Amino acid sequence: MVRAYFYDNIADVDPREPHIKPDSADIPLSELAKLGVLYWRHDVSSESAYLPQVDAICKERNYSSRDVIIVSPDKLPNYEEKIKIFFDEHLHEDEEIRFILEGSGYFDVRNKQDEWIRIHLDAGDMIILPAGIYHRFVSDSNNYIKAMRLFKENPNWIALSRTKPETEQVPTRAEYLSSIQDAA
Ligand SMILES: CSCCC(=O)/C(O)=C/O
Ligand SMILES: [Fe+2]
Repeated sequence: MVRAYFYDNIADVDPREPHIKPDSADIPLSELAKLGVLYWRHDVSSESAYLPQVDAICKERNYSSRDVIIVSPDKLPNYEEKIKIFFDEHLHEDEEIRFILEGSGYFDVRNKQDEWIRIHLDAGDMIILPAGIYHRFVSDSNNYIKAMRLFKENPNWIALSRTKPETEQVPTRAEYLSSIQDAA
């Protein structure tokens, strides 16, 4: 079940640990929605339980293809290289949809104050990170997550690292900031 909270920013602790900021309340889904982060929960007990809902979301948002990724040391080719890319703070020019089929892990997103919000997802959770939001992904201490990824016909979801100054200049970033500006 999803849980969102402020990240404690303690650098010398493994990022796969929970990193819950002490004395801070959990963050409701309504606050995530103000950042453009959308969430659904589906029944993953069988394909027939969730596929109609996934199909409906694909139709509504023009997603034409999908695949499944397993992030675990023994299943993901080039594991070390990939997890570094996932955990490097980045944005995409398309939204990122992930539907967790098995296991669990953390998506961290930046809020308006540029603080990290950590979102813990497990099987049944589906999330959309809007185009232009800075984020990163890391497994939790179980080191296993299986997720469905949904794509538009010509997806543009190259990870643009925040460490590169030009990333801040992509039009998608300005569009994203403007889209969340009025959300109280
Ligand atoms: C559990 S999906 C792996 C992370 C990922 O696909 C991504 O793009 C993170 O930003
Ligand atoms: Fe990403």
